[in-house]
Amino acid sequence: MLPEMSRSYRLLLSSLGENPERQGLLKTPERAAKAMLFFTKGYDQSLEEVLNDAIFDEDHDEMVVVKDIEMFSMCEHHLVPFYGKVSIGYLPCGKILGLSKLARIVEIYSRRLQVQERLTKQIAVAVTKAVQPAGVAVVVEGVHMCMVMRGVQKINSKTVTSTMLGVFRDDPKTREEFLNLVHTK
Ligand SMILES: Nc1nc2c(ncn2[C@@H]2O[C@H](COP(=O)(O)OP(=O)(O)OP(=O)(O)O)[C@@H](O)[C@H]2O)c(=O)[nH]1
Ligand SMILES: [Zn+2]
Repeated sequence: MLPEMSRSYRLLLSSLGENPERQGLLKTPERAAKAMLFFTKGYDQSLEEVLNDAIFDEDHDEMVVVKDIEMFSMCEHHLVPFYGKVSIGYLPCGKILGLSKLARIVEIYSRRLQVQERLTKQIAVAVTKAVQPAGVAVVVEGVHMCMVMRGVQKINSKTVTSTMLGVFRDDPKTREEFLNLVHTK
């Protein structure tokens, strides 16, 4: 993939009117291709391999929340970054997940071309698949460079999306508890 992508970036440099042969740009196509492959490395990861069996039987039926997980993704409409933070809560039902795996799930789905709504849902569905909890809640707060550096140029705008599944959808008290935990500093 790297050689083909490098050739594309070389063409892009020429299209910009740049000289891809000048010293500073000689290695840029390959560097840019490597960077793009890093930004989209989630395509090569599967939920199963990332979970690595870090699922434990545990009789814990209180909410688990990991909040403010940093996220960097790529807007599929403009191929520019959006970034922010993700908070995940779930109510275990006999099984708990290794804590780092919640952040790894964020990596799988953020490191690819995305829209924030789909990212939010995919994270929630993955946690459901992993531990079949009584419910999952995901809140994503994102800054979209396509709205900051170009387009409407609203530098302070933030986009908030959420997915609530199971008890978080059905029971307002559970949802409220999660949102309170997410919003306390
Ligand atoms: N729903 C959603 N929209 C997004 C996301 N990222 C970017 N967009 C929007 O995708 C839309 C694409 O709209 P178009 O009118 O086709 O493209 P555009 O002319 O570049 O739009 P502007 O950004 O308004 O200049 C824009 O409204 C973007 O704000 C996202 O994660 N979710
Ligand atoms: Zn965009």
